[in-house]
Amino acid sequence: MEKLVIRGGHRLSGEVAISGAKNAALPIILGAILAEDDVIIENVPRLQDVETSFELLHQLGIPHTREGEHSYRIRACREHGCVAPYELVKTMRASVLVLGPLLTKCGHAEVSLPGGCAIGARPVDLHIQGLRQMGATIVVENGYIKATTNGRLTGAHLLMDTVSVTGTENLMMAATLAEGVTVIENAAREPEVIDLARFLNTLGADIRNAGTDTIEIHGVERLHGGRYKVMPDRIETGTFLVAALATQGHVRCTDTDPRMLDAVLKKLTEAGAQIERGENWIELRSQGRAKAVNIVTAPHPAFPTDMQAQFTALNSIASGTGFIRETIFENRFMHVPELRRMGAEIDLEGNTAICTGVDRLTGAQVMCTDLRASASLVIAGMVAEGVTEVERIYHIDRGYEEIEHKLGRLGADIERAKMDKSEKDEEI
Ligand SMILES: CC(=O)N[C@H]1[C@@H](OP(=O)(O)OP(=O)(O)OC[C@H]2O[C@@H](n3ccc(=O)[nH]c3=O)[C@H](O)[C@@H]2O)O[C@H](CO)[C@@H](O)[C@@H]1O
Ligand SMILES: C=C(OP(=O)(O)O)C(=O)O
Repeated sequence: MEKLVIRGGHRLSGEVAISGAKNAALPIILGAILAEDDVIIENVPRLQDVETSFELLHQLGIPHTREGEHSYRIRACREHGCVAPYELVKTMRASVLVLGPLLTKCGHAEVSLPGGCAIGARPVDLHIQGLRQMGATIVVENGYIKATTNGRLTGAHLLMDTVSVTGTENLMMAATLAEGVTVIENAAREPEVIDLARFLNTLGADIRNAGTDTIEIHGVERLHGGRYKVMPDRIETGTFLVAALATQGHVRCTDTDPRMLDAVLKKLTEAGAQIERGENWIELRSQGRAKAVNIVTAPHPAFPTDMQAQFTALNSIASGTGFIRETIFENRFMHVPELRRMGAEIDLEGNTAICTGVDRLTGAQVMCTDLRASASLVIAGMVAEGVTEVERIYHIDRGYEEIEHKLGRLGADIERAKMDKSEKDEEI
């Protein structure tokens, strides 16, 4: 077990290169199942979830080789396994994204139900409902989704009750090899959905209007190989920008795309930051202590839930009072008790956190509960007086590439350390 040890009080300053997006890389890697020839994927972030995705492909009998620091060749093949086991799916919810590709390509798939997780129940009923409408027979038994189809799936008109990112992605992938046209209405408009559609179209799929709420997929008979570069990570970008503002610093994020971050940049400006942007960079200059802002999370293009925890940390040390309303996940305030341990004044009322900014936070031992909660604790630790020890950082390693090195190069005093024996014993 490892922890991050942070000595707070340093302003972040300098330039940081943004990695490829986790939430685009995962569906793209798993979507490579659909291809019948080799696929080369570039700008893949070095993350635990990426390792898990490749391990999942490996277990299915689909090998890969690393071609460079961030690029991989997936040796896709016609014949392979179609079971995604619990041991892997339980560690990464995105594993459910093998369901659509396996079913449409092989006519059969068995995928462990991902189960609940810290931020909410996160059911996959919409994925299952959509595949059934496309002609699949699906039973859920022994903890697995067992899906079969008699011949090809057939195109259908799918109306999603709720906007779901991976639901849209799973159904979009299933529809690429279905017979006829599939229309997904009330589809997710997240940039990662567009990136997946672009990737699949590079392999010969015919997906239209991704990025709008009505996606049209014209089924084709097969997908060939190809080469694709994953989009930059907008959430990693946003996290570094919040960290820069919280520490009253001056940071330029390069290798990113400001067009995907409108809602976040708007709130950073409202919080008092001066923002400049270019084609593929964003620079944030703090103008002093941040002002607390009000935030309501909602599907893209509104404010992303994956940036909520970081803004909760920012509001904690800002001037004034701001509320954070979480409308996507029912249990995404696990960082609040930990921030309180550092001196934050946050009241929770249902799905709303009301933050009254304090003059100073103090270092403490805190515990990560999920990926973005971890990021908020790291930000708070960099602002706090004294030493903060962030435990259970396996959560942060799921989604941030070399976070301590990137922050260290910007001037943070942060290091990864092994937990000692007595600390290990306390782990639940
Ligand atoms: C790997 C990946 O891309 N993860 C992202 C994805 O997660 P993920 O795709 O799992 O999140 P969804 O967009 O599906 O979830 C949105 C809401 O829909 C509900 N729901 C979803 C599916 C379903 O079948 N039934 C149902 O009720 C969920 O419980 C949640 O309340 O989008 C989330 C919302 O932007 C982000 O926080 C995650 O980082
Ligand atoms: C919730 C997230 O990821 P996942 O859907 O993989 O759990 C996230 O990236 O913040």
